[in-house]
Amino acid sequence: MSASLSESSTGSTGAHKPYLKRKKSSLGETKIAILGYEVVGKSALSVRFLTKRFIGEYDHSAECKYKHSAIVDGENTAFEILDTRSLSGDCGAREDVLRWADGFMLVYSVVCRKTFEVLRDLHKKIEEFRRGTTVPIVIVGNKSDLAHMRQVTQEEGLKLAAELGCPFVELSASEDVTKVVEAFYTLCREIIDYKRRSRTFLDRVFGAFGREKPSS
Ligand SMILES: Nc1nc2c(ncn2[C@@H]2O[C@H](COP(=O)(O)OP(=O)(O)OP(=O)(O)O)[C@@H](O)[C@H]2O)c(=O)[nH]1
Repeated sequence: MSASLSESSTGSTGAHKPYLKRKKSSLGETKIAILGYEVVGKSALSVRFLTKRFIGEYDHSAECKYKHSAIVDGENTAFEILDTRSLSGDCGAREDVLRWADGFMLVYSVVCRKTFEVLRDLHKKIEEFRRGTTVPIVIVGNKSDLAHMRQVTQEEGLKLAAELGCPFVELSASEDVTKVVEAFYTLCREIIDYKRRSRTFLDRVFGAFGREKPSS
């Protein structure tokens, strides 16, 4: 398993210019954007997955893109992970991000109800942008270690995820690396399934036209 933190490209800190190009990824490549309100733990989750460490404080001024490779279900998988920065409550959902990613991790903090409440609109924005297609998404409730400050119950998280048709993981980036890995792998599996289904569909629709007729 290897992680590269060197490729942390950043958009400008102020107004973000679109800098992410949509390039179709292969089955073994997985492009994940981490979206969510300010301070929910987006950076903590990415860094925990990449390095297995919880650092505590992160640079909030920059958006970072990381590369990482791991074996998921026996297959070598190249992850690209975009740790977005939420500006003016946009949860990092800029157009270039929505176009670029294969799948999205929608993160809220269980100690802040507002961060949970924005997720329904965020989900709608993604689906509308991707023209009503089912986009691979995982919902993550972070900071479960802060039980005494909890404002969102696990049942509420499960209910929202069921309503939106997404897998759900509640975890603590600071205390549970296994669940953090599980959340990323779950999204990776959703993305691979989605790509396989799209290919099968395209094969059915266009396959016959693409094939040469056998010569008689
Ligand atoms: N107790 C606890 N604190 C956490 C956890 N995850 C993140 N934090 C803390 O929450 C704060 C925000 O974490 P970040 O990872 O910077 O959050 P972010 O969503 O990337 O923040 P922005 O980039 O500003 O939107 C930091 O002080 C982290 O140490 C967690 O699981 N438990």
